[in-house]
Amino acid sequence: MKRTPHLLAIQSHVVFGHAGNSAAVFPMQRVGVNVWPLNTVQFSNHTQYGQWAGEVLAPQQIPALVEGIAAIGELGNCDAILSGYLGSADQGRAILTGVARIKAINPKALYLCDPVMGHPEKGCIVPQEVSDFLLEEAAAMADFLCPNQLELDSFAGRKPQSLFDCLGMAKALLARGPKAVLVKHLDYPGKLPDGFEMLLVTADGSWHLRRPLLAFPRQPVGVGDLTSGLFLARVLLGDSLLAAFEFTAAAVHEVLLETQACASYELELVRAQDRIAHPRVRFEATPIGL
Ligand SMILES: Nc1ncnc2c1ncn2[C@@H]1O[C@H](COP(=O)(O)OP(=O)(O)O)[C@@H](O)[C@H]1O
Ligand SMILES: Cc1ncc(COP(=O)(O)O)c(C=O)c1O
Ligand SMILES: [Mg+2]
Repeated sequence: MKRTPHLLAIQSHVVFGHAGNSAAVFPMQRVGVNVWPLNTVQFSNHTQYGQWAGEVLAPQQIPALVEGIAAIGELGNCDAILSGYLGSADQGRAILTGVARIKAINPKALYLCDPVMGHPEKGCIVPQEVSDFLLEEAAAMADFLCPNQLELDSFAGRKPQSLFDCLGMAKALLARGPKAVLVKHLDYPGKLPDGFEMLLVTADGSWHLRRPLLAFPRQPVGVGDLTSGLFLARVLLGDSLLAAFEFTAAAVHEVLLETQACASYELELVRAQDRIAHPRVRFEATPIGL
C-alpha cells in the first residue's frame, strides 16, 4: 500500500472563515495528505475584515513544537514543509531553522514558501519586517516559491511590462535557489480582462495557464493559500510539477464556482470538497519560452 505523505503546514489560523491553514488544511487532507498544522497566529478572522482579535505565536514555540515531534521519533516522517502568513520576521527565522532540522533528518523533504507580503489596499496586513525577511532570507531556502504578482514585483524590484517580462522575473527567482516558481496570479499590461492567469517556471520548462475570471462583489480571501497548499499536496502525492499545477488550477476554480454560487464572501470549502478531490473542469497549461 502506498504511504500517505506528511506535510507540516506553518501559517495562520482563523477561528471564523478561511485563510492560511484555515483555507489549506482541509483541502490538503481531502486530496489525501496527512497535515500537521502549526499556526503562526490565531486570529478571530482574516485581516481583510479590517478588524480582528487574537495573538501571534511566540517564535520560540516553533522550534519547541518541531523538537516535540522529533522527541516522539516522528520528525523523519515529514515529507514537506509549507510556510505562509507569518506574524513576525522572528517566526520566519524559526521556520527556516525547522526546515534545516527536518532536511537534516530527511534530505528529500521539500520546502514550499508562500511569501505572503500583504496588500495594504486590499486590507491584507503583514508587518514590513516579514516582507524583508521573505525577500532576503526565505527565498534562498525554498524548493518552491509561490508569489502572487505583487510579491513577484517585490522580488524583482519593479513592475512587469508584459507576460514575457513576468516570465523573466519568475525565472530570475530560480537563480536564488528554488526548483520551481508558481506565480499564483498574474497582472501585466495587455492581460486579457476576462482571464485569471498563472505561471509555472522550472528549470525544465515554463507553462502559462488561463482560467475564467469570476465576478465577486468582494474578492474572497485565502485563494492563494489554497493554491499553494493544493500544489504541494499533489506534488507529494506523486504528480509532476505540471500535473500538480493543472490540478490546482482546476480545484481552486471549483471552489470559486461553489463560492460564487452561494454568494459567499468566505470560501465554500466544505461544500466544494468533492469538487476539490475530483475537479470537473480541466485547464491545460501551455508551454511558454523566452
Ligand atoms: N478565477 C477567479 N476569478 C476571480 N477572482 C479570482 C479568481 N481566482 C482568484 N481570484 C481572486 O484573485 C485574487 C488573487 O489575489 P492575490 O493577492 O493576487 O493572490 P493571493 O490570493 O495569494 O493573495 C484573490 O482576491 C482571489 O479571490
Ligand atoms: C490571517 C491571514 N492569513 C492569510 C492571508 C492570506 O490570504 P491569501 O491566500 O488571500 O493571500 C490573509 C489575508 O488577508 C490573512 O489575513
Ligand atoms: Mg497570498
